[in-house]
Amino acid sequence: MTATVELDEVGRRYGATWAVDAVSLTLEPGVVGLLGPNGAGKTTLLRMIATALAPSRGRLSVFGLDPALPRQRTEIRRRLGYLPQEVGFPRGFTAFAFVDYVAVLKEWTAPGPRHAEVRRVLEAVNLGGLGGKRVRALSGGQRRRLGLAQALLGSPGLLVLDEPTAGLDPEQRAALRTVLAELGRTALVVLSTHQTDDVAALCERVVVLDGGRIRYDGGVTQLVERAAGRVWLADQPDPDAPVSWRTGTGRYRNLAEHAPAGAELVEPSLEDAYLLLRGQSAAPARMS
Ligand SMILES: Nc1ncnc2c1ncn2[C@@H]1O[C@H](COP(=O)(O)OP(=O)(O)OP(=O)(O)O)[C@@H](O)[C@H]1O
Repeated sequence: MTATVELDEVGRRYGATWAVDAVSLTLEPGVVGLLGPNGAGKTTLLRMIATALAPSRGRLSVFGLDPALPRQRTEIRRRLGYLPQEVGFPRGFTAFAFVDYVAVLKEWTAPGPRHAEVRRVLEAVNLGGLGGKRVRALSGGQRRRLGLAQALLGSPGLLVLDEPTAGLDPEQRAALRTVLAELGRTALVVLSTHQTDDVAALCERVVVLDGGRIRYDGGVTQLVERAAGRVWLADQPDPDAPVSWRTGTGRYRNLAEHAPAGAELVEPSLEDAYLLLRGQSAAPARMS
C-alpha cells in the first residue's frame, strides 16, 4: 500500500540556512505529533507536506503523487486539509461565509451539499452557533477554530495542522482532541504543537525536530520510557541536572541520571522526556 506521505532526504533552504535538513519519514493514517523548539523547522516541514512550499532537495510524495508536478499537486490539494500557522482571514466575512468561500475554492459547487458541509465542520469545532458572526468579532481562540473548520472540509485523507491548539481553552482543546482522534482512525493527521500534553493525549507517534533534523521518531510511550528513573522531586535544584525547575508546590523537578540528595523518584511525563532529549543536545536549561 502507498504511504500517505513519504519524505526521502527532504531539505529546504533559506539562503545559507537549512530550515529542514535531510528528513526521511513514512507517514501512515493516524495522528502524528511534531514537537521541537522555536525555529526547529516544524512549519517549514508542514508547509512542504501541504504542498505550499517546494523542497530544495530530496523527494516528497503525498498519496503516492508528486507535488512538483502541477496536475498531481492539484490532485493532492483536493484531498488535503491544511491549517497554516497564520490564517489570513477576510475579517469582514461572517464565519459561515468564510468557510463557504473556502468550500467553493475546494470545488464544492452545489450550494445545498456545500452549505450542509459548512454547517457540519462549524459544528465539529463548536462554532455552530457563531456562523453569522463576523470574523473580526470572534475571539482569538474562536478564530483558530474557524481556521480548523475550513481544514476539515470534505473529511480529507490528510490533515496538516500547524499548532491547532494554540490559544484554545482547556474545554475546546479536549473537544478538539476527540475530533482529531476520530479523524486519525482513517486519515493521516500531522500536527505541530508546543503542548506535550496534547501529543501525549492524542498521538501514538511523535517526531521531534531540532535544527531541521529529526532527533526522535517513534512511539510516544517509548519516548516517555526513556525518562523512567530520571525524574526526581527534591527540595533543592540539582546543580548536576541538565534540566531542573521549581514547581508550583515549591519543590524542584530535576531531570538527572542520578538521585539528588533526599529526592523522590516520580513517573515521567512526555514533557520530561522531551526536555531530557533537548537537554542532551542543548545547553543546560534552568527555570525558576
Ligand atoms: N520565509 C523564510 N525566510 C527565511 N528564513 C525562514 C523563513 N521561514 C522560516 N525561516 C527560518 O527557518 C527556520 C525554521 O523555521 P520554522 O518556522 O520552520 O520553525 P518552527 O519549528 O515552525 O518554529 P516555531 O515553533 O517558532 O513556529 C528558522 O531558522 C527560521 O528563521
